[in-house]
Amino acid sequence: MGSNLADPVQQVRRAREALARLPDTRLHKCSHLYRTRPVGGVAQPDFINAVAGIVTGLSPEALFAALLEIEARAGRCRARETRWGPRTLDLDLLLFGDLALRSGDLEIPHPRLGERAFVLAPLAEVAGDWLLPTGQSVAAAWAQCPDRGAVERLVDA
Ligand SMILES: Nc1ncnc2c1ncn2[C@@H]1O[C@H](COP(=O)(O)OP(=O)(O)OP(=O)(O)O)[C@@H](O)[C@H]1O
Ligand SMILES: Nc1nc2c(c(=O)[nH]1)N=C(CO)CN2
Repeated sequence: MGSNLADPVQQVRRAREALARLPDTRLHKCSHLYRTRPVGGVAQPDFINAVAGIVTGLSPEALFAALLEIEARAGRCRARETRWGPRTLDLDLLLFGDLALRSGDLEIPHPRLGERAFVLAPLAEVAGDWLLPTGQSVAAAWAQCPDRGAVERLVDA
């Protein structure tokens, strides 16, 4: 989950609640919230990022459609956006068990998952043992991440 517009902490908290309300789905484990420096070369406010681990009976496609719906309800308008620009709410589907999938507009694991401190820090809390395509665990990738200074864990969020 990521947000850097319109009260980002609240956006992420509300997104977490929306995930918990999805049909046939429960929250398993949530990371802390992190304040993170923007990645991608666009001048914009810091982001709030977090990762939620869920248990769901939904298919990957149905879950992805539900994520897009939650983004839209948060006021996100994809048509007005620039790549790697500011977002009211961005919900990426990082992992789905051990599934590897590439179909149309959905790729799992998320292709840029292992490169990003703003993903690795919260993901290490939820799925530290998960092995990246490189064979390295998420926890190890986070421990060796050159951008550790770009993310700050918020204490009570
Ligand atoms: N696992 C995934 N989770 C989220 N989006 C995905 C995934 N796989 C493919 N996509 C596609 O990526 C496209 C860009 O999504 P989005 O606008 O959220 O990207 P972004 O946040 O700017 O950049 P990034 O994809 O690098 O996080 C979407 O059209 C979406 O269909
Ligand atoms: N730190 C951080 N940077 C970003 C993020 C994000 O969630 N966190 N999302 C982006 C949208 O593509 C672009 N840059």
